[in-house]
Amino acid sequence: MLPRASDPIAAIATAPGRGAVGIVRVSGRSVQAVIDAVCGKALRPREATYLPFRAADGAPIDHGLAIHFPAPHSYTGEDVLELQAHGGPVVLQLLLARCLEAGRAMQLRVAEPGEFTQRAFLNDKLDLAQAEAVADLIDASTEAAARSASRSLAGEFSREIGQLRDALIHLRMLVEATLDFPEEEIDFLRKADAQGQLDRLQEMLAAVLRRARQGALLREGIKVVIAGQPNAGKSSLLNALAGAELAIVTPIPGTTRDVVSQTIQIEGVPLHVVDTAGLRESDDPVEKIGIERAWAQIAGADAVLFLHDLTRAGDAAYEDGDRQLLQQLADHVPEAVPVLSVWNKADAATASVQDGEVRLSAKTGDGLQALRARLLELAGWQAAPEGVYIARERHLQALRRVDGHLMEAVAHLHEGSLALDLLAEELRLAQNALNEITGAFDADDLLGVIFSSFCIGK
Ligand SMILES: Nc1nc2c(c(=O)[nH]1)N(C=O)[C@@H](CNc1ccc(C(=O)N[C@@H](CCC(=O)O)C(=O)O)cc1)CN2
Ligand SMILES: Nc1nc2c(ncn2[C@@H]2O[C@H](COP(=O)(O)OP(=O)(O)OP(=O)(O)O)[C@@H](O)[C@H]2O)c(=O)[nH]1
Ligand SMILES: [Mg+2]
Repeated sequence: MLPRASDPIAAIATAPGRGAVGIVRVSGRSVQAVIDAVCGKALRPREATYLPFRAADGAPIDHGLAIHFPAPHSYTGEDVLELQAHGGPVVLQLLLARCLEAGRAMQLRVAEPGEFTQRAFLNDKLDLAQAEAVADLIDASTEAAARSASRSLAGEFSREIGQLRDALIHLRMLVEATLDFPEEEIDFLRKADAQGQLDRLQEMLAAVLRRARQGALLREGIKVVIAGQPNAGKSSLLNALAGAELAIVTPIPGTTRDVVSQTIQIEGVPLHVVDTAGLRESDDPVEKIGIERAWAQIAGADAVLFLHDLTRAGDAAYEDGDRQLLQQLADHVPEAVPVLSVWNKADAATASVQDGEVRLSAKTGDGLQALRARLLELAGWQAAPEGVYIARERHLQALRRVDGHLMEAVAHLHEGSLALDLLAEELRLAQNALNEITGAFDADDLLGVIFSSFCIGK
């Protein structure tokens, strides 16, 4: 549970550590007492004033800019005071402590993570999808992810959800009205083209779901695990994809023991690439642990790159090892997870590979571009011409539930008059699922989960 949403809160709003400027923010019903004590003079609304921030004994803690955002015209919708000081951790701690002291009479306390944004949500400055976009913008790991988070924050995702909701409400009103005139209901629905309205709703939903899926991909990325026999060049491939010498490469089979991972991006899609120990029977206790870890990584992969050494193609013992590994992989990898065969060391061999397999050289970089394209394809990325907005798994689940209810609704419509109340109920459930996305409902537990994952002071 989140703490009470009415007491005044304060926090350091800028990242921990040293910076040119650091900000302490206070939000509550009135921040006047803190202004009087710390700034020592009246502040003009929404105007930066340079002044000394005073300790209780009048000595300056720092000189900086103070801004008062009188309620409701602030980030949180409450009365907000912002103190922009020099960005040292000790200065900011002193300043925060001074604000808490000055606000003791009104029980000013340190904010929980996400609490400023939670208030913005509670005071209707942002809806839930926008509030989540604030965190996603801060956490974005690529430019494309940041741009799409910014679009969600500006309300583009919410607007499309709103359009779906409007169309749904229109249809619901029609169905509810029909329920009151049982004798003519079917005719009535036919004339109003209920079927056509449902079709259009499903089309709109499919388009939103497509874009949201792309957005979720930009947010989460996918985990790609490189696996294979020792010495195939797994570590070399990780290094080539990352463009840095991250993992140790030697001609000795069994070099890698620890899991080495790096997030790279392809067209803005984050890919978490994981290099693992070569898979083989081993008596070496250290290598055995490495191999166990490799299997654990493989089990959690979104895609597996099964790496082979092309210079050993045709070598019966080697190919036998690969065949056995492929079987083991099938036991560890869920069916939906793609396993892509990649043949490495193409610079040192002439053999060709089968359709659907990738031939490359980690050493020269030949074929890497084709691998990147295949990885994007495996991730399900479609370079979307229209603006993608950031979305979360939570949103996708809600949209899929809407889809399920609409499919039920179509079935009930075909069943005719007996099923009209069931049709009405499915439409109501579909609307509830949509409302969960923008937070037009009150489920405290869900809100707690969402806001508690924010950083402090946000
Ligand atoms: N210094 C500073 N920079 C910041 C923030 C902040 O809190 N402080 N923000 C915090 O995350 C973001 C900006 N978000 C903000 C959102 C709304 C308002 C605001 O004053 N809204 C009023 C007036 C709107 C208007 O004039 O159009 C309102 O909504 O009524 C301020 C900041 C990023 N940069
Ligand atoms: N000619 C050629 N040699 C390569 C290529 N990629 C890797 N090698 C060589 O193959 C050997 C093994 O490379 P690694 O990247 O350490 O192989 P690995 O699969 O990580 O090996 P383990 O960690 O032992 O499982 C090294 O001597 C590399 O220089 C390539 O594309 N071409
Ligand atoms: Mg290695």
